[in-house]
Amino acid sequence: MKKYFLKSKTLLALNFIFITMCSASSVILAFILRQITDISYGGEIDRLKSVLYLMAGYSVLMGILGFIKRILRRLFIKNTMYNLKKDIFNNLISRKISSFSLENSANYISAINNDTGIVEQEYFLSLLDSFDYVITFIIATFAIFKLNTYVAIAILLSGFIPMLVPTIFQKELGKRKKEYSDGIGSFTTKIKDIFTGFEVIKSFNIEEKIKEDFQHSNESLETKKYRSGFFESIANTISEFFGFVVFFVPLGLGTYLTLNGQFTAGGMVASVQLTNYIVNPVLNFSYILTKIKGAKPINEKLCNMINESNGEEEGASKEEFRELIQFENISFSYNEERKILDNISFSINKGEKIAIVGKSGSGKSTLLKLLLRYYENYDGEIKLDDKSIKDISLTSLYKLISIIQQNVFMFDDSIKANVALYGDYTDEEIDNAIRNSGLEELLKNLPMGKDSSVGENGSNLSGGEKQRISIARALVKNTPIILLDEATGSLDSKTAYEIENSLLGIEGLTSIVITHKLSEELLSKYDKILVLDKGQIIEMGSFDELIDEEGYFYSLFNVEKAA
Ligand SMILES: Nc1ncnc2c1ncn2[C@@H]1O[C@H](COP(=O)(O)OP(=O)(O)OP(=O)(O)O)[C@@H](O)[C@H]1O
Repeated sequence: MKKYFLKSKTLLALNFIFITMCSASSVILAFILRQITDISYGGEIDRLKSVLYLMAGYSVLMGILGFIKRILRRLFIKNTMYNLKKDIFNNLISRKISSFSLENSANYISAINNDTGIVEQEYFLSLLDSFDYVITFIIATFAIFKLNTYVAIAILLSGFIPMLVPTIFQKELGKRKKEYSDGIGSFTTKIKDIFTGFEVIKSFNIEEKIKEDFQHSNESLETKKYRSGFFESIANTISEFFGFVVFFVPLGLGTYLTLNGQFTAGGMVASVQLTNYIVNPVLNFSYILTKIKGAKPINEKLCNMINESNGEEEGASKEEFRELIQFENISFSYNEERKILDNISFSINKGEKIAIVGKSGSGKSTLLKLLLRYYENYDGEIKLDDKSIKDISLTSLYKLISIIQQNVFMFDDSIKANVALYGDYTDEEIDNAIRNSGLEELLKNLPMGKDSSVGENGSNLSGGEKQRISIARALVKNTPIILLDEATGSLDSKTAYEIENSLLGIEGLTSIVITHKLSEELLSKYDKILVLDKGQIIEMGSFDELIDEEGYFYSLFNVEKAA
């Protein structure tokens, strides 16, 4: 985290300069007080006027310096927080899908919103404050030595006790802060789930249960916050107590010296003022040290997030797909419990159209996910033209392969933007994709056509319309390989047929299509049908071959036909 503190060097240096100027100016106040007191004790009325002018000038100077110091502090924090959030976000957005999905996305939201807020308050601002305190302490110490050596030594000796407090409480406080930060993560996850599932909650009448659930999380988070604050309060109270002790030691000694005639009344007043500038920084410094040390686990959490390798640039680039996709003896499990794919081998020539069929849960989608490198911990090898996909960078892999899925995420933007996905396409390319995905009918009924908004996550569109947008996205990308995962599931039979049929008609396009609709007309157009059961390919061949075999596919097909 230090790296971010030191990044805006010029602003940091300016902050240090103005902090030093403000601290030095504050200490001067003690000497003005000494002068005023001595004038009043000495009855020197003619010197009063010049001291009054001095005080007026001093007030104006302090006002100006204080203002500049505050603005510089805000500018510094603005730059530092911008850099920190940018790095966290950049790492998250460039992660591989497999590594991103390891955590709930609400935890990422919480890290960017809440954890950075904690780091801003407890680390960056505290570091600036600690510099302020150290400088004030040094200048005031120097000044009090000038006034009286005994008083100075007494303050310094007793002044370091409160500094021990943070060391005692650091570990416990850090633990509780981390607990609180993790709590915010779970709380954000809960709220996100509730609002995402709003319709289900309403239609299944489970509001009361959800309210109870929410209150439970709410209470648990507030308790964690209280516990973290409670420990902080104990640490602060102990620091404060020692602060008073420290304050009274030199005060007593100063009075004693004044009574013995070894100190002037003005010197006494000045030393009381200077004691403030020594005791308060020591007190605040110990308090701030507690905060800085307490923020350590959160700093580490964010640094780990930033430094985690996202693997994005692993692998070489591959510009084109020339001839073959090969799955060689692929076995895979999401976890130790169950094998999802079991020794799968097949190949697809460029331009071929492959259909994958099989019962729900047989591993069809998983097969496509492996081709997209969502997971890499499989046995066997998947190759694109003799090159293992693990050796191809994700950026170039996704320039060669696009996927159309059943669940489509929509950005709250126009239809056009959702099709182009911020890519650089001509209007003609976008219009072609819109036509081939069957979106034209929808656009005719919208006054703003393709510039109409789709709403939050496509709330203005039907399930089928969202699927057509997803198909248009893949078409406009114009990759040589397209994967369809149940992509026409929510379309009416006619539209589904038309879209699948038009994809099958694209010359040279290699497509792998997972389908549940066993339509003879469509399936007979595929070069090959893969039949999956319990993670294994149990049959493979053209539609006619599989029907002639009268095996598993034949019975699946007949069940569907009878339905
Ligand atoms: N992320 C995951 N973690 C653990 N298990 C998973 C995960 N994703 C899928 N599975 C399991 O792997 C098995 C195969 O899932 P997959 O989605 O590949 O099946 P499918 O044949 O595409 O099913 P469907 O036709 O219902 O979409 C299922 O039993 C599923 O529960």
